[in-house]
Amino acid sequence: MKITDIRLGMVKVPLKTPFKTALRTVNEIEDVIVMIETDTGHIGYGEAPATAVITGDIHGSIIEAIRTVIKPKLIGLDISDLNHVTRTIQNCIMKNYSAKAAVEIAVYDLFAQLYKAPLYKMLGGGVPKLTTDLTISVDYIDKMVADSLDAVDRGFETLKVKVGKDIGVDIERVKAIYAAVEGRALIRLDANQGWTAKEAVYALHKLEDAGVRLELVEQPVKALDIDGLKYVTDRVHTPVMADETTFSPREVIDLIKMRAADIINIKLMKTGGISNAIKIADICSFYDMQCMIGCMLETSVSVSAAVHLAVAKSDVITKVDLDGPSLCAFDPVVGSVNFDGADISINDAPGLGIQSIKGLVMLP
Ligand SMILES: C[C@H](N)C(=O)N[C@@H](CCC(=O)O)C(=O)O
Ligand SMILES: [Mg+2]
Repeated sequence: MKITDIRLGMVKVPLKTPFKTALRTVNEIEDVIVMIETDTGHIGYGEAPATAVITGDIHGSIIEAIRTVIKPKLIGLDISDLNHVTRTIQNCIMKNYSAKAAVEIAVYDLFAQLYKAPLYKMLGGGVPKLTTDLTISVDYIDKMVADSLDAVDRGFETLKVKVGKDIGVDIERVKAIYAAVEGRALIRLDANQGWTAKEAVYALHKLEDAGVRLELVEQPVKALDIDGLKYVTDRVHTPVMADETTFSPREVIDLIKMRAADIINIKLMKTGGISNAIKIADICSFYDMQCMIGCMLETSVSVSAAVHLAVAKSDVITKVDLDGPSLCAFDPVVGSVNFDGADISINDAPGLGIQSIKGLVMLP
C-alpha cells in the first residue's frame, strides 16, 4: 500500500455553547482535514485544529507544513513501513505538531486498514469502550453551576471545570459547583496556565480546607514555569497534572525526574501524533505515572484516533478528556467510533473506521 497523494480540506462545526478557558473563547470548530490516498484505493483520515495559544499552530502553518514539507517526503512511501513513515514525518520539520499529528493519524488509519483490523488492535488491543468527562467553560458562577447540573443530568460523571481567571472568583466558582453536584460527579480543574504558583497553592489550600475534594488540577501555572509547577505539586494534596508544559517524550522524562507533576495529559496535537504519544505512555508506565488522554477542539476524526490509543494503553491512560465531539452541535463523521454523551465505543471496522465527513470542503 503506497502513498500516492495527500489532499487537504476544512471541516466546520458549531459548538453547542461557546468554549471558554483562561486562554480563549471559541464558538465553532474549524479544522484542517488530511486525506492520504494510496495505490490500493484506501484513504486514511486525519485532522488538525489550529490551537495557536497552546501549540502555536494556525491554519496557514498547518496547511503549508503539510503541502510543502511533509507531503513531498511521503509520496511513494509504503504504509507497511510504519516506523520509517512516522520517523520521516517527525524528522522532516521542527515543531508543527498539529500538522504532524494529522498526517500521522491518517498513516496509522491506513496501517490498520492494511491489516483489516481496528486501530486499537494494532496498538495492542483492549476493551473498546471509554467514558469521557465534559468541560464546563469558565463563566459567571450561576451559569457554571447550571452547566454542571445539566452535564450531570446528561450522564457525565466527571466534570472538567475551567478556571484560571480571578483567583477569588475561581474559588467561589469551584465551591458552588462542588456543592451543587457533590456525590453525583467528580470534579477536575483546568486553570489553563491562568494562576501564578502562589495563587494556585492559595486557591487549592482554601478549597482543600473547605472540604472540596478535587480529582486533580490541570496546568495551574504558565507552560514554561516548571519550577512553579513543582512548587504547587510539592505543596498541595490535590494531584497536579501537566498539560501545556509537556509536549515531547523528552519533556515528560525531565518533568518526571523533577517530580514537578503527578499526572501527564497526553494530546496527539502536542505530541505530533500517535508515535510519540505511545512513547510518552510507555515512559509513564515505566515510571509508574498515570496519564490522561486529552484533546483540543477537535471533531471525531482525530478524537477517534485518541480513543483507539487510549483503549490500547488503558493500563497507564486512566483518565479521559475526549469531549471534543460532545461539545459539537453535530458529529460530521460517519464512522466506527460512537460518541454518545459520556460513553464512547468502537466497533470492529478496520482502521479508524471513518467512511465520510459531512460538510468537508476540499482545498484546491
Ligand atoms: C476540549 C478539552 N476538554 C480541553 O479542555 N482541551 C484543552 C484546551 C483546548 C483548546 O483551547 O482548544 C485543555 O486545555 O485541556
Ligand atoms: Mg488542559
